[in-house]
Amino acid sequence: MGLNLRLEGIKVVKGGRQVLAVDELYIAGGEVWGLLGPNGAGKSTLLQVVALLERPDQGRLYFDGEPIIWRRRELLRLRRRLSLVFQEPLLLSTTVYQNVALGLRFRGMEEKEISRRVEGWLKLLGLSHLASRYPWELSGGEARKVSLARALVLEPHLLLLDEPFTGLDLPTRTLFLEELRRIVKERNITVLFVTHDYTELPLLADRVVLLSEGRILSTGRPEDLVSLLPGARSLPGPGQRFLPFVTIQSGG
Ligand SMILES: Nc1ncnc2c1ncn2[C@@H]1O[C@H](COP(=O)(O)OP(=O)(O)OP(=O)(O)O)[C@@H](O)[C@H]1O
Repeated sequence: MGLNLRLEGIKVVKGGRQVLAVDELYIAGGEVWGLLGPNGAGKSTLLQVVALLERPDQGRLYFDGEPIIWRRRELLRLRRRLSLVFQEPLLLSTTVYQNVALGLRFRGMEEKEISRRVEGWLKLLGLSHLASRYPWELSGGEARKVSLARALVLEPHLLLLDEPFTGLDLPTRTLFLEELRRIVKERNITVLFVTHDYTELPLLADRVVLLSEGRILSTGRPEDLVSLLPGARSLPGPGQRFLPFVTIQSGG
């Protein structure tokens, strides 16, 4: 079941400066949200808060309506409901199979169940033929898929992705996004993914949140956000980047 998320009055200060100030954000279970904004907007910080890796200086975060209590034991329990995928695949120097199995081993799962799950996910992501390869024998796109398999094998209720598609060529990225959308929708997984690239949004996201200087400028459907781009009548074409935020009006 997709986890629903609520942020209320979340503030994060770093180096004496407020880098995140989210008054309110609600993400319903099973929805896919894109988090868009320029460098330094606070996207990764927001993701780290939601991943329970960074405690905000102020405000409340709720999982399925329950306020998060920032105690170690509680956090460990709740982190089992989510998976985080970083921009760099960060694979260990072992086979693809072992990389994907690792999280399940940590959870003390039986070997038989581990192999059932790992093989199932490798197959679903078209990675079965790479099971005995090492990370240095993979292309960038394959390594990213392995990283995604490692997150999905844990069967999270919330999937958090920090620019996992950057650097992939356009056809690979398009296929990857479409495949990912099918998988998360079939399993009703809530997703929040960070991107710089506007063209990724219509392929994956139900909703988008625009962040700038730590604040939410707007939220809406990918197609509705086009109206915030002066002069733009349609989504930018493949490879085109989002316009600078200074030209966007807030609200909407
Ligand atoms: N440890 C730190 N100390 C001080 N400031 C920090 C620290 N970490 C991040 N920041 C600042 O916090 C702000 C938000 O950073 P964050 O990484 O969340 O942005 P981002 O939107 O993910 O950026 P990018 O797209 O470049 O990855 C930035 O201005 C950054 O310089």
